[in-house]
Amino acid sequence: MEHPVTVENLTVAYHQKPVLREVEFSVPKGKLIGIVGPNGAGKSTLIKSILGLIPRASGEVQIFGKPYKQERRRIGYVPQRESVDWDFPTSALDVVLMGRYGHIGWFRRPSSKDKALAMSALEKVGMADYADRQISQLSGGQQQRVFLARALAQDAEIYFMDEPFVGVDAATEKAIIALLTELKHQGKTVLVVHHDLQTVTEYFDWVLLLNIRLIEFGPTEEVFTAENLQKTYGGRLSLLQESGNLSAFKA
Ligand SMILES: Nc1ncnc2c1ncn2[C@@H]1O[C@H](COP(=O)(O)OP(=O)(O)OP(=O)(O)O)[C@@H](O)[C@H]1O
Repeated sequence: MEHPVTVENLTVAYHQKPVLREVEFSVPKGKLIGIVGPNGAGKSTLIKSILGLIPRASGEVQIFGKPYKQERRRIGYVPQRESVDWDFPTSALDVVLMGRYGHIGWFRRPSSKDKALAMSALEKVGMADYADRQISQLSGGQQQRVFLARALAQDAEIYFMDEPFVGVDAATEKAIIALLTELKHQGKTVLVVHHDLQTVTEYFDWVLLLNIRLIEFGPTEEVFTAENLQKTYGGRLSLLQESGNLSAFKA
């Protein structure tokens, strides 16, 4: 089987303190995968280290069996909303066009085809009317949609999304999950950092449970069990149960 992402023995440390330890997994193609674990489990760190945005203490990452640098164009990334400088003076359309630079090169002007692709991506996320608006003047949920449009315009084969549902309303969340499902049906592989345990079984085919170490990785119906959640969240699980975040979960 073809593996879009393979991670071997990955350890990442900040100031000598490991925040990911000996993580190993191999992602199957064409799945929608949830990355789940408590705050500070290393979920964002996992994505950033796969993308080479932060250094690894040890480990190997392969994209379709090759080093990341050779295959980076095949990857789309939607970062956490808080990590982006929204004051940067640029329009929504320009942000989406940045997704095309892997195809057109940084120093060439985007063609009318690139612009049409960018506009159609904005249309898909319901943001075509805001194409000329400065991104600083969009709401949080609208900004999130523009970033999603950028990833769509990139036409990647693997997508990493860091909490795409934070700060969006219920209708937008459903629209985003419908888009991600469409990408999956096109044979693309989508990995999503996700916090709402109630929707995990509904949204994701596979789940990666993480708490510094990889707890489990596999099909949701096999992996998303009470026992594995206990291993992942430890004492915090009872808090989640009390808050109702696990009410939909069948043990
Ligand atoms: N730039 C940094 N410098 C030092 N420590 C960091 C840095 N970024 C993250 N950390 C630490 O690394 C650990 C993992 O952080 P990370 O953001 O990957 O967790 P997460 O699972 O994505 O958390 P959350 O669910 O809260 O977003 C945390 O303990 C965090 O405090």
